[in-house]
Amino acid sequence: MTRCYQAEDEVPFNYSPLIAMSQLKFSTLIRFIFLSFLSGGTSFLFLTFVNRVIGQLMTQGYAAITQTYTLLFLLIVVLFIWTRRVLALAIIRFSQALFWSLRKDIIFLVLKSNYQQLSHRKDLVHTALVRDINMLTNASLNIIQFSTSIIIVVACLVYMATVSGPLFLVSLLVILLGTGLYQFNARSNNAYFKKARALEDRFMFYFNAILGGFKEIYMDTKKGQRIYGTKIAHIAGESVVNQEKAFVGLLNNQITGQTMFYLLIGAILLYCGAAWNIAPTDTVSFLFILLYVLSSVETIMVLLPNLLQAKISSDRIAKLQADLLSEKPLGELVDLQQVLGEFETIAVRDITFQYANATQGNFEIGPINFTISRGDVVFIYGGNGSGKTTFVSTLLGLLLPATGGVYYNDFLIDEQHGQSYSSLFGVVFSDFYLFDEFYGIEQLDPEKLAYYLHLFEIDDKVKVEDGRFSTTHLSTGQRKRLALITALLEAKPLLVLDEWAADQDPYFRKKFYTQIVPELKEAGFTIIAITHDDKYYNCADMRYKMEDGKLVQEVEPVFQNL
Ligand SMILES: Nc1ncnc2c1ncn2[C@@H]1O[C@H](COP(=O)(O)OP(=O)(O)OP(=O)(O)O)[C@@H](O)[C@H]1O
Repeated sequence: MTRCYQAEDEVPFNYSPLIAMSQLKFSTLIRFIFLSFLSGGTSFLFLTFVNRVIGQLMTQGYAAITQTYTLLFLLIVVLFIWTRRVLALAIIRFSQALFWSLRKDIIFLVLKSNYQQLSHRKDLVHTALVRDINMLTNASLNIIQFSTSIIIVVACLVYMATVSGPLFLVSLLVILLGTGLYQFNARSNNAYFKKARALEDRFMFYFNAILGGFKEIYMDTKKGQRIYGTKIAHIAGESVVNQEKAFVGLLNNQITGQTMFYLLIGAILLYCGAAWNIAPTDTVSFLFILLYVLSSVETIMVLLPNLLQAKISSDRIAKLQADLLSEKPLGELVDLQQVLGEFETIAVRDITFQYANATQGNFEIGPINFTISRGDVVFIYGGNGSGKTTFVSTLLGLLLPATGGVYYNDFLIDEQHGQSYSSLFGVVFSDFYLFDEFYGIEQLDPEKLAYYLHLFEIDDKVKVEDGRFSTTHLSTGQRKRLALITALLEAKPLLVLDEWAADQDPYFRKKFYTQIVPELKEAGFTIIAITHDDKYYNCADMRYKMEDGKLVQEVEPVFQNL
């Protein structure tokens, strides 16, 4: 039924995101430049071929078309098919590599960032994973088409210069004017696209609230309607207006560009040729290439909005990456008990902590002094909002104190050892997450597991199959029992429980305080428990009361009938 669980196919967690990204960029860049030239060159070859044949037809008639032209034509078609295939394959591989590389980057950085860094960036991470990466990947599919079009435009311009100098100069003037206008207008469009991205963040925030609070919304549909009516609908309205402005701006740009082109074509066809005495064959050749340029410019115009949005997404991802990296990196994980000796004491000295959140009244705790020794059972109690969880979070290393320090066996824990220190604790938070597998355990002890499942009276409900719980669809109290069993199997020297017994029935609550806690103490666990169960306060070796951010040791023994 149960078996030793080993992570057999585990990939080492040493993926270095920024190096991987730069390698990806560099190796593909050279290849893409080459492919873009090849692809643009093939299209240009086709254009000059057709132009040459038209020229011959106009001067010599159909007799000019020889077998060499047919062979040349077939060669160009084969070259076209080959370059397109190579190009398509390269794009697909690149975009998929980019997509997964970015996803892995972000997950890696999330796993590497500290709690405080991540806790207020969850929505940003979500939007980056759901929207920005897709935006960037889709744009990467277009990038070669985009660069190929640019190469065609440049090659055509050179060709046009050889056909007719004056016509080329006029065209160049119009193209430069059009590009200038486009750049000028693009700035305001860019601002609209940036705003669209910020609106998307807000949308994601409320969307997550709807999913997270769906039960509450189901119970009272007015809640959902209000979120819809006062938040989602407003964001949608603002977004529609904003996107409309952005896309109308782009459309205006496109229409202006196309109109300028049409005016140029009309001027060349109806006026310039005759006025400047240009041979009709040259005018036709010139216009033919110009029309080709127009189609490439249109491709560029169509792709540009996607690329602009992708640029914003790319900036967002880069900022998120930088934000998650910027704060002090977590040190290497080491076994602190090997480095600083077996756990004897943990002491916090003069620590203070303040939430940097003006809207919440800047709640602060401290200065707090607290010591726990091996084998102690410590209870912390106090009113709601008095700061118990905040204090325990600083003790665990989740929140970094503003002043003071945490000492392990009298060694001050510095940032380098922060994560190694945190991993000394097995924790069941009040808002715990129950993983369906034992991710923190390399070798699962089946006997211990069976024993704990029985001790916590849950062996008739849950089995462990292939290293995972047969189900996690249980009551809250039962799920908490499994979370505690997981923490116990991790065999950390310290156990921290935040209102663990709050969801247990009276019978099991009594069993927990009077049988399980002493047994765990006997087994060598050091326990810190936040509790409101005053009936069982005397089950602790020491009690502390938290009051308005100040921790006071309770010296009077508590006598209660159990
Ligand atoms: N993420 C946060 N950002 C800003 N302020 C916070 C945050 N979490 C908690 N607080 C503030 O800290 C105070 C203490 O919260 P804490 O969770 O430590 O209380 P507690 O004693 O554990 O309460 P309870 O018994 O209800 O669990 C709260 O009143 C709240 O104002």
